[in-house]
Amino acid sequence: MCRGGPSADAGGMITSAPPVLQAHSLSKTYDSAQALVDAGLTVRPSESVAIMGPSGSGKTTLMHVLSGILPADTGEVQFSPAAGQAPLRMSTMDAEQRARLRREHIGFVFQEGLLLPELTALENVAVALMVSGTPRAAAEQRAAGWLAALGLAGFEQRRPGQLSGGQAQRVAIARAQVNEPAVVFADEPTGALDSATSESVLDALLSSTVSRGAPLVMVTHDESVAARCSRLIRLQDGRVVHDSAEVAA
Ligand SMILES: Nc1ncnc2c1ncn2[C@@H]1O[C@H](COP(=O)(O)OP(=O)(O)OP(=O)(O)O)[C@@H](O)[C@H]1O
Repeated sequence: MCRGGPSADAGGMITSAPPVLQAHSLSKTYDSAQALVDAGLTVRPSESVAIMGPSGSGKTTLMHVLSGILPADTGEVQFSPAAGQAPLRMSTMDAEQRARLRREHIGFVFQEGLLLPELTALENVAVALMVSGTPRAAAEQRAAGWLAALGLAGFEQRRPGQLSGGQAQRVAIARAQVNEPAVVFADEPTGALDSATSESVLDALLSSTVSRGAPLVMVTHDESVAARCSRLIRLQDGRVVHDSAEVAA
């Protein structure tokens, strides 16, 4: 189901809460490739936004610019880590400030979980808190809570090589959520999984993000994955050519 307009909160209530992300006039050129052209997007709490488009249309670049991995050439991304706080303008931040912002307020899930192979599932999740200064014992306690919430109680001491693809991706989701980031970005999070596993991993990703009020912004090539999101954005040649929220407004 694609719902447009104001986002629905965890209880399905319609809200017009202030945006978490507000981006406008974004452009990005690599050498001669124009990856983004005057792109913009506003993302509100509890939305799940699917970004689709042909290969090379700029999906990954848009996600990287929205999350501060890459600076835009022009335009602005305003990010509100907490309700009521003045938005931060990414164009005013240097690479180190953007990296800190990502560490503290943004979660990522990639197609391949990118877990550290020598660490246990518990350590892989806890490390996301420890890099921001949380002591190990407290970090591991919270990590264990997130693993249990994602159906992985009993798997804490396994290393990634001892987990199935779906279990490893749940660990990656727990790692992305453990510091309760203001927004979660996912790049083809189920792209490497079979369809049944993909469905349950997607359930876990959607419920663990949207139920705590954070938006999920997800790049996908899969229409059935996009159909589970509350909103669909389509890119073509670096431009946003369709936004289901605008169509519905
Ligand atoms: N690091 C880079 N250096 C040069 N060109 C790049 C770089 N990254 C992306 N591009 C180019 O920018 C354009 C957009 O790429 P991007 O990866 O954002 O598209 P995409 O929609 O995510 O593609 P795909 O679905 O294939 O992953 C493409 O023309 C691509 O070749």
